[in-house]
Amino acid sequence: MTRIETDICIIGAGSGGLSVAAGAAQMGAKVVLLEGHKMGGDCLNYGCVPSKALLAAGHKAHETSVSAFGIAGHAPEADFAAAKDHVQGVIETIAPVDSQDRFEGFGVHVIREFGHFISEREVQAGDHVITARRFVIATGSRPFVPPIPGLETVPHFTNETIFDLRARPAHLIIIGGGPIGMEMAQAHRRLGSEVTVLEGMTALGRDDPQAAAIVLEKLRAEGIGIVENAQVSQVAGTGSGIRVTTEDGRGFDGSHLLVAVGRKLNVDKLGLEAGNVAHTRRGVEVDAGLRSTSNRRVYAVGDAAGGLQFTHVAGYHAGVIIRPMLFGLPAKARTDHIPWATYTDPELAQVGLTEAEARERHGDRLEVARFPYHENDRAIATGRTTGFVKVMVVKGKPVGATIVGAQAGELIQIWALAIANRLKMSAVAGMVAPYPTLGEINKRAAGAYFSPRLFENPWVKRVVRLVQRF
Ligand SMILES: Cc1cc2nc3c(=O)[nH]c(=O)nc-3n(C[C@H](O)[C@H](O)[C@H](O)COP(=O)(O)OP(=O)(O)OC[C@H]3O[C@@H](n4cnc5c(N)ncnc54)[C@H](O)[C@@H]3O)c2cc1C
Ligand SMILES: NC(=O)c1ccc[n+]([C@@H]2O[C@H](COP(=O)([O-])OP(=O)(O)OC[C@H]3O[C@@H](n4cnc5c(N)ncnc54)[C@H](O)[C@@H]3O)[C@@H](O)[C@H]2O)c1
Repeated sequence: MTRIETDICIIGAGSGGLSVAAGAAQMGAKVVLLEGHKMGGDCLNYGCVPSKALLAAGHKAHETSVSAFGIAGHAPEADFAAAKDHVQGVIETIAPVDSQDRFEGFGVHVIREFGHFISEREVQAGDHVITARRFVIATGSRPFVPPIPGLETVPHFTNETIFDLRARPAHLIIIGGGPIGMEMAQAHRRLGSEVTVLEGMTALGRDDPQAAAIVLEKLRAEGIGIVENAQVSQVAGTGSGIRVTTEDGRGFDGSHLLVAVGRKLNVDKLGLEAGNVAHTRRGVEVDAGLRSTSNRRVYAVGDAAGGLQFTHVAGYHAGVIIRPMLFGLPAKARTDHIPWATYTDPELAQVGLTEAEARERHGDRLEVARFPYHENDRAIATGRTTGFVKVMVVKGKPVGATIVGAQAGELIQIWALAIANRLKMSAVAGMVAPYPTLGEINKRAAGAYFSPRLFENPWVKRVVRLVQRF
């Protein structure tokens, strides 16, 4: 057994752990980084990166098939295995950024073993016992596979295996209509599969319903079957495929099955009892600074911290904990300014409060400013007129924004900036945006907030009439 003493021991080399390691080591801390599986974690290997790469292949197929602007579309010859080569190629291109070599170059001691606490200040990983001043739990999550009768005997995919499938599924049934289910549904449909999504409640149910409805309408128009209120209660193999049955007795037949019903946090095999780290099924119990409430040497970041499950959140968490760990400065994690996007076509993006949340929290003080894509000149010129932006405003400041439409994930960023820095609507309205860009949609939404104040205000008219006399 080798004993190692270090300043910081990070468990997990995914989005969160790597961000902590890179920052801490480059600022002079001694860092040990444990990774039991693949460097880069979920995002690089089974999550964001492969899903966006597969969506890009689907997008190309779709664009090829559409007739527009005087250019005739034609049926694409989609080579499914080649699309998967593209997915692997993208992973391999990005992988060096997350690699053991790169982190060793920063001076990080990388150990390729799973770690678990053996005491409040010791973690064991293979033959190593690491004693550290501080520990960071960055162990992420894995697909939750629910105990649906039959599922244990019927072959099925999760996000950890679907990207290895090289033969196009004839009919993919997806259990779960969250972001994973919807992104994978559109990618597969556009690459030539029949797709049925079975959602127990409401598809894209965490998002604004008006915005989600626009995405669902487009997906259905592309031929994806989306069945809501369809809680799957049984799965069985048929001679040639699978049959999925819902609680109300409806049956759905397909050739392949993808389970996308949420995540299970990787905290169960961490020896958290031995480490005196309080936790629940929802993650490590942390205070506002992401520090364990029971063992003050321990921090948690990313999915393991039990909040929003996004790569940029894991990266943000890393920045939050580096302040106290390296400089002894206080820091608190905010959630009100965190954006997210679902990369279907059209994209769906949110930051801060949805309209319903803002109404509940702020009541009559809430004003909602809107602007539709179909009044934006660039959207008209490029045929991307579906969608809208709406901004939830309280006392002149945005508290949330929803965008559905082309490049919503890019367009939401200005509202993320505004909310993070508590800017007023006037900051966005006063910005000069290049013409013609989709980004003008945001400026026009801010303008829509001020329009009634300027154009329907009798005082403004009186002042203008008065000034005109001189
Ligand atoms: C299909 C899919 C698509 C997604 N798309 C997006 C997207 O577009 N945008 C976005 O922001 N987010 C997306 N996400 C979410 C994103 O991938 C996660 O939120 C993010 O990866 C979380 O980072 P993390 O560092 O907490 O965990 P992870 O990236 O999961 O990393 C945890 C690492 O810890 C390792 N580990 C676990 N236990 C131990 C142990 N005991 N010892 C040592 N190592 C251990 C694991 O092997 C893993 O490498 C997607 C997720 C999925 C599944
Ligand atoms: N673009 C992105 O940023 C992106 C993309 C994919 C995933 N993610 C992250 O990964 C997380 C997990 O995504 P997800 O889609 O797996 O989970 P999710 O929890 O968002 O959605 C799962 C859906 O499955 C449904 N469900 C559960 N059990 C069911 C059953 N038996 N039958 C039918 N439906 C059932 C739920 O009602 C829910 O709507 C997301 O919350 C998100 O944080 C992000």
